[in-house]
Amino acid sequence: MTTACEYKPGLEGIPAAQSSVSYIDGKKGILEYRGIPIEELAVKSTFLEVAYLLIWGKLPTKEELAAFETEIRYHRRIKYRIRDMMKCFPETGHPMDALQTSAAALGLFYSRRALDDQAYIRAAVVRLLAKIPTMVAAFHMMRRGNDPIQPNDNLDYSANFLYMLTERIPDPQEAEIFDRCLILHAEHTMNASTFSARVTASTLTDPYAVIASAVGTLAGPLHGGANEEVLEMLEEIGSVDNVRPYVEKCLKQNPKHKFMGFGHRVWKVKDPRAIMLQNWAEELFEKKGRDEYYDVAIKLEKVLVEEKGFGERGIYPNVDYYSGLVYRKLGIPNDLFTPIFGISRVAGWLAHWKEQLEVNRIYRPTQIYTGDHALSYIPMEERVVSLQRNGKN
Ligand SMILES: CC(=O)SCCNC(=O)CCNC(=O)[C@H](O)C(C)(C)COP(=O)(O)OP(=O)(O)OC[C@H]1O[C@@H](n2cnc3c(N)ncnc32)[C@H](O)[C@@H]1OP(=O)(O)O
Ligand SMILES: O=C([O-])CC(=O)C(=O)O
Repeated sequence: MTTACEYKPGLEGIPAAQSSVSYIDGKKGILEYRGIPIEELAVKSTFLEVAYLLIWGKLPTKEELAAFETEIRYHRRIKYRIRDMMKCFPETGHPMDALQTSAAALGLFYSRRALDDQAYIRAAVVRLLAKIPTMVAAFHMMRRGNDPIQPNDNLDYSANFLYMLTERIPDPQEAEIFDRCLILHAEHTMNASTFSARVTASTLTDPYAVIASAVGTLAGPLHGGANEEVLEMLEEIGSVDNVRPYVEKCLKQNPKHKFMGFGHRVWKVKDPRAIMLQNWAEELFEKKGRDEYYDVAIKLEKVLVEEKGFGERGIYPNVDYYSGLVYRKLGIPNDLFTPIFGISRVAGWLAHWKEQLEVNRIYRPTQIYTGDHALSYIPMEERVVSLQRNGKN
């Protein structure tokens, strides 16, 4: 049955699920995972502990966490056939496309769709969290003509990922800051990729398809892909002196120009994650030297928020604005920023996958039809462009 209802572009303000995974108050600057403020988790927890919290809904005991970490360590390696498949990917392809393809390919090896079997669910969670970082690093090495670096069993989750990417054991500060970045990106209520994951999950397909759908959604520049575009924008601006001329040029060409890394459907104050990322960038700069684009980013924020009135309109830096500046200091190339976001958000997607299965009903919204009715079929020889729509004149 169809009923008259108001159409909200982008489903703004429409609840798409009941969820206890995370909570945001976009005016007060609050983000909580399972009720715990993100600021606390970022400094007291680890990414794998947070993944456990999100997916199983409670903080693990010491033994539970140790068992989870061991399982993940054990499953980090990827099958030779997946590596061989990835070797055939074009080296110029974007790592997000490589990630989406390889995440989907895991389903070729592990899919059973035993969605009522808790052991299957746990195995899928472990495999996805364990193998996705390995696949991101492997593609990066292979596109440069090198063999992938095997996971190092002596290293924790984040240190191991940085090692597989750079062939260098990171110092503890680097590994810790990277791990905190993963915590910040792990979950964010009903964002586009999580919605995509839940829609896909609701068909009762396998978890690898769920994650592949979500990766594809995250890749777009309006979502996770913005972190890479921010760096491109800062590089294009080039210097602090060019910030104002750049802003003026963009707004003259298009008064509604979208500056990457600014604005958010939910945050109407500066995203608390952007504040933390900015602090951690500064922490890294103290030891490793300042990034030339950091000052450009600060000036751009000031010009847009204070001088161009973005602040009054609730348009502030989002999570994607400062993350790339942290990753650059860790020696990570721009086009891996979004795959790294994906490595982290897998935790949130899996939590929503599990939650969706617990209360599942297939997603099948409606639409407001705006087309024609009962048109006659026009034979090919009678068609001209102007006749195609109504078939009458
Ligand atoms: C992990 C993440 O996904 S975080 C978001 C990452 N994406 C980006 O950084 C891309 C840039 N930002 C954007 O495109 C948007 O702010 C989005 C996609 C994040 C949110 O989009 P929506 O909630 O649909 O907001 P919408 O695009 O309608 O913007 C509302 C108003 O703010 C303005 N606005 C929003 N973002 C920006 C921006 N980055 N630069 C300039 N103006 C902006 C819009 O022009 C619009 O103005 P109007 O009311 O005068 O028409
Ligand atoms: O919530 C959103 O719309 C975007 C998102 O995933 C985030 O900010 O982390």
